[in-house]
Parts: sequence; C-alpha cells; structure tokens
Amino acid sequence: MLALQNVSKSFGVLKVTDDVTFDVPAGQALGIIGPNGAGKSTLFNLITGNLMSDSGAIVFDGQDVTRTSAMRRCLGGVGRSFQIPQPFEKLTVFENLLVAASHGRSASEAHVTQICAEVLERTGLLPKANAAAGSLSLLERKRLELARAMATGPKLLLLDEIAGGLTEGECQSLVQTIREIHAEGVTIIWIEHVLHALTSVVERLLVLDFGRVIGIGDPARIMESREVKEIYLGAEV
Ligand SMILES: Nc1ncnc2c1ncn2[C@@H]1O[C@H](COP(=O)(O)OP(=O)(O)OP(=O)(O)O)[C@@H](O)[C@H]1O
Repeated sequence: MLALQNVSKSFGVLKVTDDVTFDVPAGQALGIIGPNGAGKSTLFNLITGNLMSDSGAIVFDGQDVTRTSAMRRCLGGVGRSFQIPQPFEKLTVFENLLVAASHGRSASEAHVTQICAEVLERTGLLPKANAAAGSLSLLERKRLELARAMATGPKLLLLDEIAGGLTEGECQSLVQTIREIHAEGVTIIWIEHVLHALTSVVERLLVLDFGRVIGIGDPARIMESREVKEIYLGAEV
C-alpha cells in the first residue's frame, strides 16, 4: 500500500528525515515510536504531501506520489488525523464530517450525507452529531479527528498520537474503534507514545531516532532490543 525509498528531509541544517526506507503491505497496521523531536510527525507530513521530500521516492497504492499535492493524495485515499485536533469549532460534528467527505473524496452529494451518517455510527459520535465541535470533550475531539479522516474514505489511515491525554478507559474505547477499522481492511500507520495501546493493535513497530529508522519488525522483539531500551531508558543497557 505504501513504500518509502531513501526519503530525506531537512529544515535548514537539521536533517529531520534521514534516508528512510520501509513499506507497509495492504491491510497491515504499523506503529511508529521514537523520542520527542525524532521526526515522526514530519514523516507523516511527507507521506500526506503536506511537506515535500528533498530526495527519495514515495509510492502509494502503486503510484509514485513523491511530488503529488496533499489534496490529490487525500482524494487518492491517504487519510490522516492531526496530533492537535483543529476542527471547525463553530460547525456541528456532522457539518465537520460533511466538509471532509465533500472535499476529501470523489462522491456525489447524496452519497456524502450517507457516508457521514455511517462514519458517525462507526466512530461512536452519533449522539453528538448536532453538537458544535467546540463543545466536545477531549475524547470526543479525538473521535472527531478520527471521523474526519474516515470521512475521506482512506485506504491508508495515518493516526498521529490519537490516544495522548486520554484516561485509560477512554483510551481502551478508542483502541476498540481503531481495531474495528483495521479489521475492515484499512491499512494503518499509527504514531503513539501510549505503547500498550499501540502494541495492542499493530502487527509491526518502526522506531525512529534523529530521523533515522533504527528498527522495524515484530513489536515484542523491537521493544526488547538494546537500541530501544537505550533510547527510552536513556542509558546503556
Ligand atoms: N516546519 C519546520 N521548520 C523547522 N523545524 C521543524 C519544522 N517541523 C519540525 N521541525 C523540527 O523537526 C524536528 C522533528 O519534529 P517532529 O514534529 O517531526 O518530531 P516528532 O517526532 O513528531 O516529535 P513529537 O513526539 O514531540 O511530536 C524537531 O526538532 C522540530 O523542531
């Protein structure tokens, strides 16, 4: 579904994405971990087209999208949530989804309303459909972030720290929704610091440090690796 080949990106002298190569087969869920500032969100911005890479290639669903705009990638099936939810605060939850479904996918107007109703149901937001987005709790705002991404009809769903700041119960309920989306066959890449939530969903983990991939593979094996322990415990182990 997605392949990055030797992708690099610098901001001035700071190399934030350093020769990154990995792929994600269709239907798989990949988790991305790494310390603050490791370049995780930048990597998402490169995949979605919010940022253009300096070098390397990005292939999505068989198409080279390296120089394709964010809008076109979204229309093609790349959906994302942002680390800091920024819905249209004065619009209702349903209206927020209408914006995403109308502009983020190719569908007729009648079809768009139907899609939004389904997404509300799937993301547990049906009771809040007519509430202003600005009135939502943190969990509901996170759900809306997920729902807006789902309303664009993604084949590849990128989740950026969607579990951060939630209580354990809220986190579990969101994880269940993500599991259901994954079970329906949507390919997922999920950046998350809440590791138990992440590892309860993903089949593989990728570790990023100073913009470089320092490990990718089975989550249990990755979490036991010396490099990961050094990064997270801050000492040689
Ligand atoms: N537009 C930008 N211009 C300059 N520097 C940037 C820009 N965006 C990010 N950076 C820098 O790039 C580095 C990586 O940032 P990024 O947000 O990708 O890290 P992250 O791994 O997502 O961090 P966190 O876990 O804190 O969200 C940081 O040093 C950040 O300050």
